[in-house]
Amino acid sequence: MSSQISKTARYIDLQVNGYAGVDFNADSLSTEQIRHACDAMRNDHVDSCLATVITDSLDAMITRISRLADAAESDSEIAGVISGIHVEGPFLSPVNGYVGAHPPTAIREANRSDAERLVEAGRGRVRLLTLAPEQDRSGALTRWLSEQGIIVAAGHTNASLSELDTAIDNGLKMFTHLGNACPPEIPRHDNIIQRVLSRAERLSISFIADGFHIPMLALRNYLNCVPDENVVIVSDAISAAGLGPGTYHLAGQDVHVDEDGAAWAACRTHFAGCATPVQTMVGKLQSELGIDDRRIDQWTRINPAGLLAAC
Ligand SMILES: CC(=O)N[C@@H]1[C@@H](O)[C@H](O)[C@@H](COP(=O)(O)O)O[C@@H]1O
Repeated sequence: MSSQISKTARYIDLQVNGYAGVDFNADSLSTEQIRHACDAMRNDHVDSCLATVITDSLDAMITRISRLADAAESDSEIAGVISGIHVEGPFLSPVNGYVGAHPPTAIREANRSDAERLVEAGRGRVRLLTLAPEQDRSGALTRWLSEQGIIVAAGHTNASLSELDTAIDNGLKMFTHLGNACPPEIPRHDNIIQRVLSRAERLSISFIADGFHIPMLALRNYLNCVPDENVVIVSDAISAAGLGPGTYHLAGQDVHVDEDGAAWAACRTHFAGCATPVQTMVGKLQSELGIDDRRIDQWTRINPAGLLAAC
């Protein structure tokens, strides 16, 4: 197992909420700050990413999406790293545990007019949207978004198998950070993790491989259930990424990064993003799970690139 590729490898990260002290979901965010986050990502081998806007009031989400689009339009260095925007919400499950770190009061049932406003704010840069299929039971919004060339992912969801299948039939391509955003105590057999794994041939599935969101032994089992061509590693990085323990911010929430590097919401019942850069995740996949360079490259670059290219 060579660690050489880690020094030269380049990554594509489909879920980045912030980086190096910069929160992409902050109320005030300058182009210089966004450029600083992009420089730091490039130094950490991330060639391109989808800047991620999480659930908030629709107006706040629109302002944040539009600001990221402005920054990418006006600055080619930013556009070189932020190749698009991932909108995570607001059409998620409001149920405790599934909603994760997203504010339940801002959750909405999927609807075309809100989605159009979010997509328009990005001026062609919204490339991925995560929703809960049970909020889009007919699959109509999933179909419309897919027709716009937007990758639709399920996430923060307790979709039934038939809701998942309806979504897949309407263009669902991906599942966002499997193993997280579900309650710690779920039915042992019929649960969202098992349902999604049963569809692993038909969906790309992202995992946060920091060792906190999913213990490495469970991650190994999940990875064994998903074809290599459908595994995607995401960081779900927040402003704390690459920095040490301390208190950081995510969309107005305080996030506490502990001595080990896990990023906790203030209530300590769930994580609120991740402080671990992709290259550190790669080190863990290599040293703790023995994953070889070819598979790492497929999961961190080839597969995310393929998803972006196909839509
Ligand atoms: C940017 C952000 O806030 N991300 C968090 C993620 O870190 C957490 O894993 C999930 C649910 O939390 P849980 O899996 O820790 O219960 O909610 C959010 O998506």
